Amino acid sequence: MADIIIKNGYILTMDPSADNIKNGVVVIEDGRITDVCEKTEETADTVIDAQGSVVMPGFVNTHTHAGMTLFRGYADDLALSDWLENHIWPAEVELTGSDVYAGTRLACLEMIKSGTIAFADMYFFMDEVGKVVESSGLRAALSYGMIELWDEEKGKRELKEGKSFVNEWNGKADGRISAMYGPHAPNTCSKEFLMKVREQATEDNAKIHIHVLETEAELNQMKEQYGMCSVNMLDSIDFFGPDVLAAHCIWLSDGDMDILRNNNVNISHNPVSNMKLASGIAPVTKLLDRGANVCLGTDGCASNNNLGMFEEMKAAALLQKVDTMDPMALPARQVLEMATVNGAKALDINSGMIRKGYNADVIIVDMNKAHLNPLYDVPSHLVYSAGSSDVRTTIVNGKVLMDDYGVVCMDEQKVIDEARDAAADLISRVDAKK
Ligand SMILES: C[C@H]1O[C@@H](n2cnc3c(O)ncnc32)[C@H](O)[C@@H]1O
Ligand SMILES: [Zn+2]
Repeated sequence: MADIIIKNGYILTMDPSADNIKNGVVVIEDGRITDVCEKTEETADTVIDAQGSVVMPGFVNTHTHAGMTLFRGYADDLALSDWLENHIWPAEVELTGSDVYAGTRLACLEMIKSGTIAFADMYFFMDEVGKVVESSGLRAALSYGMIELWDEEKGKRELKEGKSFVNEWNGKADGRISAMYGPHAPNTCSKEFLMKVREQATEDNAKIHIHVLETEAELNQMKEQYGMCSVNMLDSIDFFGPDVLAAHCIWLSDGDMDILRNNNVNISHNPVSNMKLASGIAPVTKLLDRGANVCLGTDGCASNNNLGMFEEMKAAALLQKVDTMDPMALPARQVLEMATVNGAKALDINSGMIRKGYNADVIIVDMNKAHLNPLYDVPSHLVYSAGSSDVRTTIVNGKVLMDDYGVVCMDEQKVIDEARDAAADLISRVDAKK
């Protein structure tokens, strides 16, 4: 007997080797998809009727700072350097572990409700983040954000903290959690520090999550400091590889794109944050045309201001069209791949497709809504018309985390109340320091 059978749904497999099924069945056992077919004789403990819905792989949010939900709407409409240096960093000085715990719980709740099954996080108090991920049921690639600022002693402390997090958390929660090294960016960490991080990550067989060329200011700073851009500097120290997840990658030359592609670097595109902070437009279509693995991320809630991947997909598609002045650029199907298949590849998880043997990381999207009818093309609706609140059911590792709009893995109201209280307390401490 199987654990879960999902029947009567439109199965959007995202599997290049398998067709979608108009009225199909997905069978789940021991956390894995064991069958994807038109009909089954199998029985299961739980049978989900997905009539009028799309059954698809859940989203992979490849760049966020989950605990920053506490700063949602805190410092809007500012340029990145002003936003970060004069507002966010001074506020983050006041953060406690319990703040990050409350903020990350709120983030996980929001992600479960909006169909995200895995996320890559870079933040502080990462043990608290690990605990939240473990209890939430989600998957995550977590990294402690190391900001060295050319201070050798600080660098040693940061690397020690990053390493102890990797050693403690990599592979935890039955493999749902992987731990990465998180050097913040090439303009906040020295070349020498980044070399040490690269060496340590290789030694520990851990991946690396880093911001790269998010702003023109970073590009200029790097040129002044090293006579080359971030990508060339990182390449000169053999930093890149398929184990690197580089967020943003906006200010790239053609040569930089070749370097990223040739080194199989995973690129997390964050269009909403990039538009909000006016950081620029990443050359996504050029990267994809070169065969680079480009996935999608929301960035933190202080620069987005939510964690919804539907909105991110639509923004990605529209932004490339207007940037290239080509309405055919980044079509719906390709954006869906970025949000599912490519994200799973970046985090090295066996998810992102509805395929036999893959992780049972599945969402059910309710299409019986005014804004989703009539329905000619499923990818089109998912990218251009659907929203976070259309997700009915979220399943991760074969466990139902949200069942027909009801979150079952946490007390929704309690999570909201505790995050609101933590945020109010945090901001009053921040204000008292002003
Ligand atoms: C981990 C640190 O990273 C900071 N952060 C959040 N969003 C961004 C961004 O878009 N670019 C650079 N740094 C960012 C976060 O506040 C933490 O300090
Ligand atoms: Zn970021």
